[in-house]
Amino acid sequence: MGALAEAYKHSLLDKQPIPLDYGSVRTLPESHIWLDQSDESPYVAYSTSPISPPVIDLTDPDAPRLIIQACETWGVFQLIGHDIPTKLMEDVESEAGKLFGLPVDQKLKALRSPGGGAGYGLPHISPFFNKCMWHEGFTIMGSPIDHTRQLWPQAYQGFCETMVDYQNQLKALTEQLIRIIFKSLNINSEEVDWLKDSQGSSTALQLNSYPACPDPTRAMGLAPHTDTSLITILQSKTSGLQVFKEGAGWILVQPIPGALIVNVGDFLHILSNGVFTTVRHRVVVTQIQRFSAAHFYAPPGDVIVSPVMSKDFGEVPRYRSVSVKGYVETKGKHFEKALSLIKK
Ligand SMILES: C=C1C[C@]23C[C@H]1CC[C@H]2[C@@]12CCC[C@@](C)(C(=O)O1)[C@H]2[C@@H]3C(=O)O
Ligand SMILES: O=C(O)CCC(=O)C(=O)O
Ligand SMILES: [Fe+2]
Repeated sequence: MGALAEAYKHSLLDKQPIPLDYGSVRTLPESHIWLDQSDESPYVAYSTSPISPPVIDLTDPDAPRLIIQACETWGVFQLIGHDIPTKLMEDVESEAGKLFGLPVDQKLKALRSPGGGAGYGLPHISPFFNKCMWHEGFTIMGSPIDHTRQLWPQAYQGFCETMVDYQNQLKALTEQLIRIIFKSLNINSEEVDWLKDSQGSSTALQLNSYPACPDPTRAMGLAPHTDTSLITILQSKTSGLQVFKEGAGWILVQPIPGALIVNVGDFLHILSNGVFTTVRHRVVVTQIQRFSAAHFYAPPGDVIVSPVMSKDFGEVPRYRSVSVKGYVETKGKHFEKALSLIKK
């Protein structure tokens, strides 16, 4: 759990709206219509894009080099050859489906409390936008038991076992990727206490549901953002995620069956002195419901993140050193401006 539990705690609490009863809505309400604002229009890139983020096989001996290259050029890649069992990935999706399939009043029993990190609700970044997203989410930080029990008195055990297993396995996979990446940054993983004993690291598992939408071209599934993480690992069987690529615009990511989508978050961007891209991304919706599960990983709250200095990453720091806790707080207050606020 850790520092991420504090994310967006200070964002305008009283403006946090509650998810709609999507099943009963036949036309898109005014509150959910996102005006076509130039490149912010969700539908510029509905179709398959001519270019797409790289696909990397973790068992390829060349994987480390390809990962570094992808972190620089795209900030996102699809990972195959990982050892997360297909069955577990499928179970996560079907358990998420069961949760979001519950009647609304039941889901509202697990509503995130104002300023709370975990539970059911709209995206944490909602207060920064004047329109609502076509979305419902369930955030797990630490043990999911308390919230799940409120929501599902009889059948929470299977859900919890699946999610805890997935959290543990994704945490281990994230740490494997961090070790690979740290090598290229000339950081000796053996000397990084929080990686050796990852107890204090902050993780969160975010289950996302984008309900079937009656008017997809005017709705927004998840507004553009960068992740408040070192690394995020996402699974989804279907497309909807778009990543912003400088010079190319919004690119739709077409998920490869069994692959995980890995993206660089703000902390890795800072650590790499801005060389690795913290990729801006958003989600478009369709007439079919879509699920995804995102696993966020950040160092413990009191860790100081400073840009590494080297020939490859630059000899002048582009960012000030920040504590994980401090940056999470800045992001929660200033959202998209957070990175520029810590620029040197
Ligand atoms: C650990 C995290 C990271 C959070 C906040 C907190 C829990 C849930 C994450 C998300 C998930 C949905 C998009 C996002 C932008 C949101 O609204 O909530 C993410 C945010 C971030 O990456 O900043
Ligand atoms: O649903 C997706 O594909 C992306 C979700 C996402 O960006 C997030 O949870 O931070
Ligand atoms: Fe994200």
